[in-house]
Amino acid sequence: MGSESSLVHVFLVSFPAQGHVNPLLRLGKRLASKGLLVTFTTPESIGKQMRKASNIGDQPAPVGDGFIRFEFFEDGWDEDEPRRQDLDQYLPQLEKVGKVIIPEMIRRNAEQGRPISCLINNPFIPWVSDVAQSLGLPSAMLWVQSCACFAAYYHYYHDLVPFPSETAMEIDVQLPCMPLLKHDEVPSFLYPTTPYPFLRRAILGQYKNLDRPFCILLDTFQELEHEIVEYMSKICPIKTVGPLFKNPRAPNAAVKGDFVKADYDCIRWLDSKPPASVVYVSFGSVVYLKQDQWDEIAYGLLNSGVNFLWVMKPPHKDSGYTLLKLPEGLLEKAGERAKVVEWSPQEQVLAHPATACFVTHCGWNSSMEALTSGMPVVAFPQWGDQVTDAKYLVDVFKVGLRMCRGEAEDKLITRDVVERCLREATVGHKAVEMKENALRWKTAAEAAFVEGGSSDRNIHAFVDEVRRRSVELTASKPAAAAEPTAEAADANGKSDRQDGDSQLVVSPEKNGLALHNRCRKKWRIWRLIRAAL
Ligand SMILES: O=c1cc(-c2ccc(O)cc2)oc2cc(O[C@@H]3O[C@H](CO)[C@@H](O)[C@H](O)[C@H]3O)cc(O)c12
Ligand SMILES: O=c1ccn([C@@H]2O[C@H](COP(=O)(O)OP(=O)(O)O)[C@@H](O)[C@H]2O)c(=O)[nH]1
Repeated sequence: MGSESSLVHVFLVSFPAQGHVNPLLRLGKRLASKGLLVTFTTPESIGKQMRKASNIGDQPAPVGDGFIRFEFFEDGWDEDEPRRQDLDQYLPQLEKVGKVIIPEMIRRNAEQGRPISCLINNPFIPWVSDVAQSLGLPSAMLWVQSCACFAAYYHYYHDLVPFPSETAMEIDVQLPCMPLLKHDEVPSFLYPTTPYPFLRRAILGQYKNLDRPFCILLDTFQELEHEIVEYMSKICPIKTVGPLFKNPRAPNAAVKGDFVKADYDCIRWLDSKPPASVVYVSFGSVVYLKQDQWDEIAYGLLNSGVNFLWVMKPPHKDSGYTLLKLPEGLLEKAGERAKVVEWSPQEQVLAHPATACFVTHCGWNSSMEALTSGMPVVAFPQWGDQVTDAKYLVDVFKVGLRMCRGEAEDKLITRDVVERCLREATVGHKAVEMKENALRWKTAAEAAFVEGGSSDRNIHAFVDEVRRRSVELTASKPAAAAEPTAEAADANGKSDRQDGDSQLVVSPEKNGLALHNRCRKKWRIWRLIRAAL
């Protein structure tokens, strides 16, 4: 392991949502473990929560052969600004501030001897690749949903196949290399009637900039989405690098990105339960159900006789949702059979032998975590990619049962249905079959992330490419990272796309690390001279 300042440095910018931070931070740890210096940044509003909940220190944390460190930035709004919950207002604010502040952070890092070689962002903040381009830096993007959803949005954005529209609401959608999607299995932000047009705009925003990143990383694995990965990789420079939450070189659980402190009592509670006897229930970080649906799930759990661990997080104070309550006396009736927490250490819960199945909203992170843990699911999708993920979990990966089709159906799932699903998922031949399939995916996922597996090779190739571009960058333009161009200072990023490579490629030399280190030395000398002048 080199000293922190001699390593190639990548800068990760995350949209401040739990489902975005988790995969990008996990990617950061994978890259660090391969010997890079990684700086992770997101707005301070979330930084504050992460520091409190997740033990994030001021010093770079060693991960495998490299390091990860954190820098948070002010998004220009007061700490308790309610407009953060309104993406149509918050996204433009983030872009305005970020286009000024990110170049400043990059410049400061260069001045402190940590010049940056690559920027990586996740969806909702596509302007990060404009910033990279204006600084003459390469950029990459981590897509945080499945490859199938990436393909669905791609075909929608480019109008390549018919999607449900106002005049034909209920048409099925046939995308290449994918199963036929019923109208309500298409990512729901694309429905003409979606109540979340702001999420459609946010997610599709990335497609306008899709030619900027030199690589699009996906938290999935080749074997899981084989055909569609193959198909899309002919169109876009995608690389599958998942499951990112597994890091064979550095199982360093100390660096985590939880916004809320995970309650480890539930692991001790699981320890006290027999194998495969507990149903784990969680709807992720954003979905919030209605009280009548909550009551039905509660009675379904109670009446089915299973043990259950239920994540009940309070809603964000500005979300407009009211606190969900459990029916009076339900917990007393359930006694030792029930455990409720505000936030769980989900990776550990899914890996625990006492956990039998997972009632999930089918967010992509939760889906990947379940598949990789060999955990059958009961799908309770609500919106967005969740409805497509549910289709795949149930009909393609065959690890789950469907409890509902999504929020658009507007149907109350009654306690009898809940009870029946839970029984089916935990005992009998269907349960056995789903568990066997889930365990097969666990094995396939392990084969992908271990050293030499498909995802590991892709990470490795990506790191090599970042190193190669870093060498070219340092050789061609030592000042590039330190001095943003006028465009960047202008912070509009309105320059037309130029071929990033033509700016960067000067030296045809391909000799990775040694050359890079020579360049680093040159860079340091150059900095000293500049400081002296
Ligand atoms: O701040 C947010 C607010 C909302 C939201 C706000 C008000 C609503 O009535 C519904 C949703 O959704 C969000 C969705 C987000 O990410 C999206 O969340 C889905 C649900 O898990 C994931 O599946 C996707 O991958 C992911 O992009 C991130 C947010 O910060 C928000
Ligand atoms: O009690 C919980 C609930 C969720 N998660 C984590 O939060 C993330 C949720 O992401 P997902 O894509 O599943 O859903 P979202 O929150 O974006 O809707 C996953 O990594 C989960 O492991 C967790 O650690 N504890």
